[in-house]
Amino acid sequence: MEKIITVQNLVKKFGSFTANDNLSFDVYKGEIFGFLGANGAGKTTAIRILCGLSSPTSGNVKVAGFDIYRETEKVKKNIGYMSQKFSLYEDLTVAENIRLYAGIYGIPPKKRKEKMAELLKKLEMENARNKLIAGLPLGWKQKLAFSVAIFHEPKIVFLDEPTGGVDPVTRRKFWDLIYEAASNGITVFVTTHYMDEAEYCDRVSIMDAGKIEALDTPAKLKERYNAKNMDEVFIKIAR
Ligand SMILES: Nc1ncnc2c1ncn2[C@@H]1O[C@H](COP(=O)(O)OP(=O)(O)OP(=O)(O)O)[C@@H](O)[C@H]1O
Repeated sequence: MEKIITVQNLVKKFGSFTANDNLSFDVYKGEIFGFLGANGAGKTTAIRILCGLSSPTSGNVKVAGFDIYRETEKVKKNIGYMSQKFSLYEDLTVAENIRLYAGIYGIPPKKRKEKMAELLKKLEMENARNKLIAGLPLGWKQKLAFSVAIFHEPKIVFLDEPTGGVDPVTRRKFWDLIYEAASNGITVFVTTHYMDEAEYCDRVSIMDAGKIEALDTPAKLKERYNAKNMDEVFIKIAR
């Protein structure tokens, strides 16, 4: 299997505090990789490094074949990023947000129009194209935020708690979009606090206090920890 992310001995310190304590792992092309851990375990810190938004204290990290120290701009071109906190502009309309992201990602104007029409149709948001983001239900915002994060067809999309705060049905629908992206060859790197979502991942890593304590398929983790579900696995690992 082709590796699309390789992390070797990644350390990130904030002063004397170690937020990422010697992380080593690989992510394979097309995989849905779950990055789990309790609050403060160090997930966001690691994701920011993988996206080229922050420098590690030490370690080797390659994303989409590029070194995150030396080829940060190339990394950024090949990835999409969505977090609960940073996504759409609330005071712009749906269409304006799509246009903005298309511009940022350098999609040619001619292709932009066609892709926007396609996207609005797929999300069943054609009638909402001129509505402000602020007035949309959270589930719609999340679907749109995800869609613009992969609008430029990146190799990898990083999702930091993408489904926070929405109901189980909306979350399940959101995961249909994740599966679709993965089936189109986009590698999905996702953090979540919902253990039903951990079950949807191909492989899952579980962090505790800056370290990766376990990394395997949900089925193997359940077997190893003699657990009925991922909730039990998580509780046994993350104290
Ligand atoms: N800029 C910073 N300066 C100092 N400490 C930081 C900084 N950023 C993060 N930390 C600390 O590093 C630790 C890991 O934080 P991080 O946000 O990576 O955790 P997380 O696993 O993403 O948590 P959550 O699930 O709550 O988002 C926390 O203790 C946090 O306080």
